[in-house]
Amino acid sequence: ADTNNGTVPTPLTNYLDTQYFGEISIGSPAQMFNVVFDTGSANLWVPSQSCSPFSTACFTHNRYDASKSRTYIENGTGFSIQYASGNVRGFLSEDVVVVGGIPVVQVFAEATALSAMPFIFAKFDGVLGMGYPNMAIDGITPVFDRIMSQHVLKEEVFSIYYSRDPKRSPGGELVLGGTDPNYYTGSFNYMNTRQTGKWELTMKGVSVGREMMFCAEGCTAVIDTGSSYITGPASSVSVLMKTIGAQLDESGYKVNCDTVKTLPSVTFHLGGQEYSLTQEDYILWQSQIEGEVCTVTFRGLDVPPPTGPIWILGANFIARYYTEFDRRNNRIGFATAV
Ligand SMILES: CC(C)(C)OC(=O)N[C@@H]1CNC[C@H](C(=O)N(Cc2cccc(Cl)c2Cl)C2CC2)C1
Repeated sequence: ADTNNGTVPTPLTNYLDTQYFGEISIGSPAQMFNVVFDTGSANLWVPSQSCSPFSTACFTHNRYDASKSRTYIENGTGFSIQYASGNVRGFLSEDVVVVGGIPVVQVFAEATALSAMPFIFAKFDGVLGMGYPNMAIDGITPVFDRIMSQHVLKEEVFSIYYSRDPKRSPGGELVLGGTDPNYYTGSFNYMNTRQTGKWELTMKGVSVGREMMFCAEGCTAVIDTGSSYITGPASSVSVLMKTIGAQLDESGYKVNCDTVKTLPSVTFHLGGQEYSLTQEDYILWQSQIEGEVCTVTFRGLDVPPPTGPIWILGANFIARYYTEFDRRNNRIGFATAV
């Protein structure tokens, strides 16, 4: 597809407001994969045809078959990612990857072992990291950097829209090279990234209702399109949960659904602006067999210094605030999503 005026939209699927993924192809003829466009990482990996049949998570997803691609280039270097929630192991290969109609020759990882947790819950096949090159494992040039060096984009930016309503189509949209005015209103507020090389900002505080409760001395906020929720230091999140009367059970914090409408807003103070999430934005309301279950989409996560302590603003934040990631100016822009 020709890049209309240098911007390229890719529709995303919204799975239960917790996983947003879009389609790419690898190889010739094209082998299709659903990937999360993840600003919290910088590598591309997909399950491999040669993954062990015992790896259930691999088996239940689309797998790349090098022997079926005439543009495959062998590499074979080892690859492994240790996530907080699981791990991926495999080897590197090279082939033509097409994102939003733009082809790049890309080094990526074929996953031969995917930990059952959490990947058996993944509706997507793999991950396409949209982070900076210095985050890339094995020093591989990331996909977006390869696209930028083709000079086909109007601007060296990409933007993400995540829908809040699973019934709404598309479930989201990635735009390479610009933004999509159909999905935001008003103007963008921009902030420079805290340090070049990571999609993270300096946050000035987190308030609950009208009370500044956390990060008053300043802290780091990572804008992570690959995380479902918002995470903060475990101690802060547990105080926040106590404040809103949430109980922690094995699958996260829950509140009584009929208290939802009384819950306070949670506000993130970024770059002189206040980004509030109402209970609509941070409560996942599910009708289950045992009745209505209301999950609070915050999680405690302690990231050790020097990286931490950090707050990670994930999908539920991005669904409210349309986000532009600007590689040219090393800044992030937010506008109110519609
Ligand atoms: C240090 C380094 C390894 C680079 O850190 C990262 O890569 N950090 C990644 C940062 N972004 C979120 C990534 C993540 O948690 N998942 C798992 C996941 C997320 C939501 C829902 C599901 Cl089902 C799953 Cl499996 C990948 C899918 C993106 C980890």
